Order: sequence, then C-alpha cells, then structure tokens
Amino acid sequence: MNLLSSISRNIYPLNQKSMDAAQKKWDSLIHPKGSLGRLEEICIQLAGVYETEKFDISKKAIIAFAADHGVYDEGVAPNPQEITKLQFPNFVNGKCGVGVLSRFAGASVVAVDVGINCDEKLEGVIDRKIRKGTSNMLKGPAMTREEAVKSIEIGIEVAEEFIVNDYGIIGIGEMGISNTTASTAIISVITGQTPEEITGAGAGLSEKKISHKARVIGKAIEINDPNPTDGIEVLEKVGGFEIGAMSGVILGCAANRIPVVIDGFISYAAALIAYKINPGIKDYLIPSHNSAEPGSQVALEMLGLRPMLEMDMRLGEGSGAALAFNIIDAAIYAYNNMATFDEVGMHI
Ligand SMILES: O=C(O)c1ccc[n+]([C@@H]2O[C@H](COP(=O)([O-])O)[C@@H](O)[C@H]2O)c1
Ligand SMILES: Cc1cc2nc[nH]c2cc1C
Repeated sequence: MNLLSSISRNIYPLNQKSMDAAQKKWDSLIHPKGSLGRLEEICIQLAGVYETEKFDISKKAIIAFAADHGVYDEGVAPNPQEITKLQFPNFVNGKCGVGVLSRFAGASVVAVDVGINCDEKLEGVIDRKIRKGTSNMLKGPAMTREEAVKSIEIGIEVAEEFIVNDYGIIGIGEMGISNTTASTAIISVITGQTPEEITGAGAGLSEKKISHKARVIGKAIEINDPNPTDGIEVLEKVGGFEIGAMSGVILGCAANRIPVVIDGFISYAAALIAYKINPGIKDYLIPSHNSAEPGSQVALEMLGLRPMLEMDMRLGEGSGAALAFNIIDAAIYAYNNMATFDEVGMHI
C-alpha cells in the first residue's frame, strides 16, 4: 500500500468525550456560558483533535510549498513567473508577509520547492522539486497521476517530519504565480460553479483579463474533463504541485491528530482535494481568514468552514494562517488561565 492510501485509512472522527470535557471546563470558568464564542469553539475542537481536554501548544509552524504553472503561458497572471523563485527564499529569511507574521506569532516557517521553474538552488529552500512547473492545462493534463500522488506524498512526509518533532499545530502556505487559475479550476470542478461565476483578480489582474482567465479555465476543464469525485484526478488534470503538497499536509496532519490552519484561496482548493480523498479531514481544519477571491464562499461552504477573520487579504503565502495563530494562542491562554467559579467563590 502506498503512503497516501495508508495515511487516508488512518483518519478518525474527533473525540466527543474530550470535547464534552473541554465544554465542561469552559462552563466552569468565570464568564457567562458561551460568551467567549469562537474562542471556546476552537479549544473544544482542539480537545477533540488531541483526545484530551488538557493541552498547550508551544511549537507551531507554517509549511509552505512553491511551484510554477504551465498555464501561465496563457496570460492569466498579472506578474512575471520569475516572482515565484524570487519571492520564495523570502519566506524563510523573514522579509516577506508570511515571514514577518510568523515571527510575530512565534511560528517557524519552512519553504519547500515542489516545482519552481528554475535550475538554481534557492537559499534556505528545501528541494523536493517534482518538475519545473506543471504542463499547460489548456493543452492536456497539468501533470500525470503519478506526479499528483507524489506531490501529495511530499506534503505528508514534510508534515510528519514536523509532527515527530513535537509541533502541535501546522499552518499551510504557498507561492506560485498563476496558482489562482489552477485553484479556481479545482474549485469550479468540485463545487460545480462555473468559472465565470468564481474567477477573480488573483494577485491583481485587470477586469478585462479576468474574463479571459475565466475562459481559459472553462476551456481547460472542457478539454481535461476531470471526474469531480476523484480528488487525485482533479489535481492531475487542472491542479498544481504546491496545491497537491498542501493537500498532503492536511491528510498527514489529520491522520496524526494534528490541527491544520488553512490560509487563503489556494489552501481552500487544496482542502477540497484532500476532502475528496477523505472527507474526514474536515474535522481537523481550522479556517483563518476569508480570501477576497470570489470563489472563496462556495469552497468554504462545501468544507463547512466559517473563517475567523475578515481582513480583505489576498496575499497568500500562509500569511492568514500565521495571523490566525495569534487568535488560537489567545483562545488557549484564556482556556488555561481563567479562574473557575469555585476558585473565586462566585456562584450563578
Ligand atoms: O491566498 C489568497 O487568497 C491569494 C489570492 C490571490 C493571490 N494569491 C497569491 O498570488 C499568487 C497567485 O496569483 P496569480 O494572480 O498569479 O494567480 C500566489 O503566489 C498566491 O500566493 C493568494
Ligand atoms: C511580490 C509578490 C509576492 C507574492 N506573494 C504571494 N504572491 C505574490 C505575488 C507577488 C507579485
């Protein structure tokens, strides 16, 4: 059995007993029941994930993947493809959005190249390159099925390296010029929304070019005709290597009972691929922010997720996940440090 199949067989529901115990603990703390809203929900979910109502997360990381996309040749992105290789080292030297926000949140960042279109070694970046970018999905499948499985397995392997080193929560991030095109195609196939309905500006495409991008996505779906119920096939035909690797992190974390904080639009596409492989991953996802891309709503609805932040962000990189770490930390701190009614002698 390959790694992906064995991981997928090991995903179980949340532990209800631990969630009930966490609920009971919240109810014992000096506040009106439920008044800390989603801070309470986050801790209850974490109790279900960890199978204990007693937890404290000290080590957290953003795992980011980068790759290029053959569909870039169709004029669907506002920035040159070289930005992928130029920006990715900045993830780990702390200079870019995700670098700074991760440092602020006390999280490590790892950057893994799964398909950047370059030959040179990138400083601080782990090389797990599958190929120098996907094929142009307007001319056939973006990758082979073997490459799709490989991208997911790389994500599982990287996640497990962090998990064995006691990281208790993982956020996912990415870099890849044109990857909103691949993500929109995935979300369109899996949710059934048309590309016209959900295609957006990505990193800043003009109105006129958004219509062109939607037509390219529509044509790519028509030519490749992916089966929407087969997550691996959707990834193979209209996906990207970094998207597959992000799906792998989600599957790997779920199988190891570790929560995954998802980021923006590209991570919604990755989560949908993982969801089609095993719907059980849903319980392990923690949403962060609501991406400004128009396809966000349908993707999040299918995943049953309500993001905690509405910040009009569309940077990607893992920046929203890093920001959400601060709220998750605050939730856990309140849960572990508020006094109980008994301790202060207050009874309601
Ligand atoms: O996270 C998001 O919601 C998001 C929305 C739009 C763009 N991005 C980032 O911008 C890049 C892709 O944009 P584009 O227009 O080249 O497809 C990629 O590197 C992403 O990290 C990210
Ligand atoms: C500078 C830059 C940084 C990015 N980070 C994610 N996508 C990006 C696109 C550009 C252009």
